[in-house]
Amino acid sequence: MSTATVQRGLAPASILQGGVVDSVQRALSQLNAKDTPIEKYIFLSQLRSTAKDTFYRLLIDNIIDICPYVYTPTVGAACQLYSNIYRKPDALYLSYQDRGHLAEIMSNWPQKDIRIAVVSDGSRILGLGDLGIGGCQISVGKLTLYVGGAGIKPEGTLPIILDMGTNNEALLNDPLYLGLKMKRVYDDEFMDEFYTATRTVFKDCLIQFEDFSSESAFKYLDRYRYKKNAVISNDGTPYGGKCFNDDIQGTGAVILAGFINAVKLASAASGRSLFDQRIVFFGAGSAGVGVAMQLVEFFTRNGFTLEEAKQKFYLVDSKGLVTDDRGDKLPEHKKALSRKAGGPQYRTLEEIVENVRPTALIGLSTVGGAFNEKVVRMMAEFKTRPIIFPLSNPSHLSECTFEDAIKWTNGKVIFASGSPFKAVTYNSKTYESNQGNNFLSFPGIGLGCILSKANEVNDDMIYESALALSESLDETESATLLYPRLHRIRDVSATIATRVAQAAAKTGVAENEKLYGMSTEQILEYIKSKQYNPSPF
Ligand SMILES: NC(=O)C1=CN([C@@H]2O[C@H](COP(=O)(O)OP(=O)(O)OC[C@H]3O[C@@H](n4cnc5c(N)ncnc54)[C@H](O)[C@@H]3O)[C@@H](O)[C@H]2O)C=CC1
Ligand SMILES: CC(=O)C(=O)O
Ligand SMILES: [Mg+2]
Repeated sequence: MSTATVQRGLAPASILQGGVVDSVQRALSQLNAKDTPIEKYIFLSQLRSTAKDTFYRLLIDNIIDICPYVYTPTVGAACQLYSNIYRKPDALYLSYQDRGHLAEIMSNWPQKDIRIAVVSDGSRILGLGDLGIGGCQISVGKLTLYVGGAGIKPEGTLPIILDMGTNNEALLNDPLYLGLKMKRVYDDEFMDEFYTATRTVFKDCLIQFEDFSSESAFKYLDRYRYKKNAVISNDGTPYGGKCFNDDIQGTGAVILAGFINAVKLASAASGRSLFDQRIVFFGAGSAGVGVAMQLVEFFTRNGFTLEEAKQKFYLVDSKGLVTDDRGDKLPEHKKALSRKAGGPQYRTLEEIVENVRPTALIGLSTVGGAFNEKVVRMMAEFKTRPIIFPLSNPSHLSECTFEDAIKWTNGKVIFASGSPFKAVTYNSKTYESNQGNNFLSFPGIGLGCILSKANEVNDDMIYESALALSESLDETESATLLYPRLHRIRDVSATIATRVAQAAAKTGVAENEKLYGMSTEQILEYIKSKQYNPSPF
């Protein structure tokens, strides 16, 4: 009996005989028929779980249009509504009540050859705060982009949510909330158990930490990132390395890439150089400090001493300019870039912009609209081409919109936002926006780590990923944009992955012996040959 005969009755004949075009076009038309972003999100989630090749073909071929429905801004609403829109599990759920048994539970997961896990504890989801286990949709969304944007095989990805309770009162009082109804616990032993269990059960797995509240984000990155700091598991095996924090390092890389290109554009207009930069960071959490530290590294690798580099940075948090003598106890992550005692104690952003006259204003504050008309107009008054990056997510928390930034600067702004904004036409000229989001960097970082079998994700690898991204613009992009257009993300991710793999080899952390004798072109070709390329039906 032929295969076609066997399959008869399982689907209409046109599907059995049909090609890629049919299933993808049908899915696209169904998607377009959904009215609201959250309905589109639900539709796409179901498509991913029932017809994965169709879903990923659809995503890859329409990434600019579909990304906002699987990622920011819609994923934010999906995390908030998770317990209401829940259909079936799509992430590994590890509860605090299951401590002592995490490895056993992980071994129940049907896929065994996991290469990348994205884990969140739900404590700081985008700029939306503590969303408890709703945060699992962030892990799912990031991995969807790993598959669509880097070509990692879906079977090798694992979204994880750690349920350590929640401090979100609305969730605790919601009868539909699916997570543990208890106040959040902060427990290093539980995290150690999670980390060692993952290392034990999924030996080749890279762990990406995502959307942990700042103190935990810095603490656990520091605790697990290096092999030399290894945690000792119950059987005495040291497990360290093979992890990175996306909000600190992925964001650092993507914004460094955008900053390098922004300074080029600004310098072409004003003649100012790196030397003239003064950068205000509005928001000093994991993302703000992560990006600032990555930029500091750029300055120190380009001829500045650490002290000279630090002088260029002004961190601002909810209490104003971060200084050594402000009168409050600074958390560890703010200390490195806190301004020295004896200087001015500015409280408001207006005051800071007026007095510092920054070349660049970077928002990672979660405060929508904070870059108001007065602030943005001042930036344009002081600088020929002000660099303004409102990077908070999702869209309604962006520190300003693209349209306002263009209008208030008369088109002079060099702009990047965390969530997408459409092109704007102003005074008969159309301006294309830039999305400065770590989704341009983490897929390439992860792919490079996986294929080089890196046992650590070190600073050189992250730094090289930023340079690779900044150099990846083609001639149609580099005159006006800061980043490559999104439809090229798979190629760009392969290029980033190549540089990451080379940095891993150079620093001796790549365990894939093959890489050591290969040229750049050969590594790129090898990486591209490994990319998942879905062909439904
Ligand atoms: N574009 C991108 O790729 C990324 C964007 N983000 C976004 O960045 C934002 C911040 O993330 P985290 O740093 O992890 O959060 P966080 O909560 O650790 O930090 C927020 C910071 O903003 C400050 N802040 C809050 N209200 C303020 C106010 N009224 N005035 C001045 N400062 C204020 C806080 O003091 C804190 O320093 C989130 O919206 C997140 O979605 C985060 C990672 C990547
Ligand atoms: C993009 C991202 O990682 C965030 O907003 O947290
Ligand atoms: Mg994040």
